[in-house]
Amino acid sequence: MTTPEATQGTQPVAVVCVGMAGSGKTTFMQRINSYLHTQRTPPYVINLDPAVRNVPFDSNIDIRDSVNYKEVMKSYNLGPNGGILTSLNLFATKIDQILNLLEKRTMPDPAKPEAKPIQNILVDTPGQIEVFVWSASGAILLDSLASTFPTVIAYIIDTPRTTSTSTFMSNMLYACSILYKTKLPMILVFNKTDVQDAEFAKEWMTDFQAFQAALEKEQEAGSFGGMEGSAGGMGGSGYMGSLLNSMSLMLEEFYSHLSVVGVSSMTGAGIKEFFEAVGEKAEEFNKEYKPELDRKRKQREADKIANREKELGKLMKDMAVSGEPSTRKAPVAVDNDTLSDMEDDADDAAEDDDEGLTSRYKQALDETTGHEEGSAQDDHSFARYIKASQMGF
Ligand SMILES: Nc1nc2c(ncn2[C@@H]2O[C@H](COP(=O)(O)OP(=O)(O)OP(=O)(O)O)[C@@H](O)[C@H]2O)c(=O)[nH]1
Ligand SMILES: [Mg+2]
Repeated sequence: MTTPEATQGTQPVAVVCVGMAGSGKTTFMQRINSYLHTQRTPPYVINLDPAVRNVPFDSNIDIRDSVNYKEVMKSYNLGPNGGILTSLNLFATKIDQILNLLEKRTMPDPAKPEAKPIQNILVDTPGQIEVFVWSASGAILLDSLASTFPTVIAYIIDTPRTTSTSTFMSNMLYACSILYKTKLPMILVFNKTDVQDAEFAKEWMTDFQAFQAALEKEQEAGSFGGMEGSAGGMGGSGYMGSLLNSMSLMLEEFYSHLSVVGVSSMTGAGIKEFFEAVGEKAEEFNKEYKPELDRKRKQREADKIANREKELGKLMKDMAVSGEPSTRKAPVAVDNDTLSDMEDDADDAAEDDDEGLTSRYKQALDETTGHEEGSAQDDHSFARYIKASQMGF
């Protein structure tokens, strides 16, 4: 088996902890942070939960240092979730600075050859999972991280609360939707194994019969609606059981792409296995996800250029700049010098004007759409938007 250092080499891996409220993300972060310290590979730690009171670990970047969540709620007249979302939006405006910092910290420092560069970046997220996973700023933060480092999602699950087939299935579907949304490699972390062993979950994920048996048992105990259809060869009139059966078949494909580990953030059990999984997923990221991310980024860039050309064409057509001189000149504000130049040599000037105007529009469109690559461009325009809306805050 490999160690975190051996598998990750010099390229740092970003581990983003997401999970339902109270699943143990922060405690897990504390545990993996202290584990890495004992391995003498201290991580770079980022807290993105603006509403947390006490962070039980030293964080290098804390959203609470730059955004005051309570003030945001007051100033914008928001509820708790809106407050978290807005705080995250405001924080996303600083993503460039954060990436710069991260890049600096993860590069070997020639002035200090004895200092090891950072090998792991750990990110804690707000308890309201949807605020992070489904928001524009969450996507920007994740995209930016993933465009710079191999990035792995650690989906933390409250194991003792996932022992019934229905809560288990809900949790799996949620994890599946996050995988679909983030398109990043994912590790399912069954936490709190000191209270409830995670073997049942591993079995349900690998053995369809075992899940069916559990369903049947719950049905018999009266904790579930009846079973219908032939899925389990059982009778009954309810549709829930048959729905769960079909979903578990559908999820088989999803399960095959996941790493699963059982951990206890309390006792530290399973943390070594977690980092082995991180190593595997980081390799997978570089092999499978990165080329896809690069391809998409290039495609976006190409689309943007094509779109710009199209818009430019439309604009020129609308303004009829390449049509008759009389209709062409009307909507364009020109000064007297330009006018007299045009009078000197009408034909030449018409051509020059067309070109000059085209290049001016091109430039204007460039300025509005930006020159930056891929999602970085979105970050900048988003940052400008946030900054503008932040004025006076
Ligand atoms: N027994 C046990 N309790 C745990 C474990 N991990 C976390 N807890 C407890 O679960 C509760 C929630 O833990 P947090 O780490 O605050 O969970 P969180 O996901 O960060 O919560 P939010 O940020 O509010 O969503 C706390 O009372 C922890 O002590 C574990 O491995 N075993
Ligand atoms: Mg937390």
